[in-house]
Amino acid sequence: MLKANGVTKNFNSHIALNNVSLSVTGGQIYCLLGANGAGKTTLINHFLGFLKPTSGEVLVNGKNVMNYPLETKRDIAYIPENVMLYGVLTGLENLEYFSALATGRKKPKDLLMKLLTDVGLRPEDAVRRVSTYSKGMRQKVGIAIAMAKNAKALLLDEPTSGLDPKAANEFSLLLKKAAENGVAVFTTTHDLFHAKETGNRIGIMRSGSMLAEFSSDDVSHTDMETIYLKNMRD
Ligand SMILES: Nc1ncnc2c1ncn2[C@@H]1O[C@H](COP(=O)(O)OP(=O)(O)OP(=O)(O)O)[C@@H](O)[C@H]1O
Repeated sequence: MLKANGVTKNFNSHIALNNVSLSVTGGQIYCLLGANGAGKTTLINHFLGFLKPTSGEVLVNGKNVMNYPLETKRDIAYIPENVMLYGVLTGLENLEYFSALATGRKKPKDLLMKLLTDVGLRPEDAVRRVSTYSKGMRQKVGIAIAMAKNAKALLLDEPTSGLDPKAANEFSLLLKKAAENGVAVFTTTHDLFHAKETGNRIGIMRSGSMLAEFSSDDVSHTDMETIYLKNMRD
């Protein structure tokens, strides 16, 4: 569903991505780990079509993002660290607005309310102004927007940073639920524990290069920490 084939991205003389390849199939959760400046957001921006690779190609559902910008955008949903919503609108109104924007069609309110409760928002919270929401609640609305759009792939940039452990755990469960429904999930994180708990596939990136890739079932938490620290060492 999501594929990067030998992607290199140079910003003038700076190599932000160096021949990066990875793939995420429907039903899989891929967690990309890496220190600040590793190139994680740059890679996401390629999937979103915001950046053109210097070389290599980025595919969404088999289509090159550069050649099929509209079709590929239709298949994906992006959830940044801070989900941007209208604070003066309720969660339900935000979902109504953004899902109509994404699909060109207004969905019935009861269906939208069900989507919000499915992602764990209480009905009484769904009709409150978003300006009163916690970060975790805003992210739940972000996931509901992705579900309303019927996105085949979810891209998330450090979604659990700043969430308390309970909210982070709830969020992981939501990602797992999306994957169970066949969605390809690609998320960046600094949190080794979250990556091991949530992902099926884990990648470690440093200075634009993919240093290690493995299945989370093949490693313990301690192994993960060892592999990560070994790859982060100078
Ligand atoms: N538009 C740009 N112009 C020049 N350099 C850039 C640009 N975007 C990113 N970079 C550089 O590319 C490198 C990778 O940045 P990126 O934001 O992808 O890292 P990251 O892994 O997401 O880091 P963080 O964990 O801090 O979010 C950094 O050195 C950054 O300064």
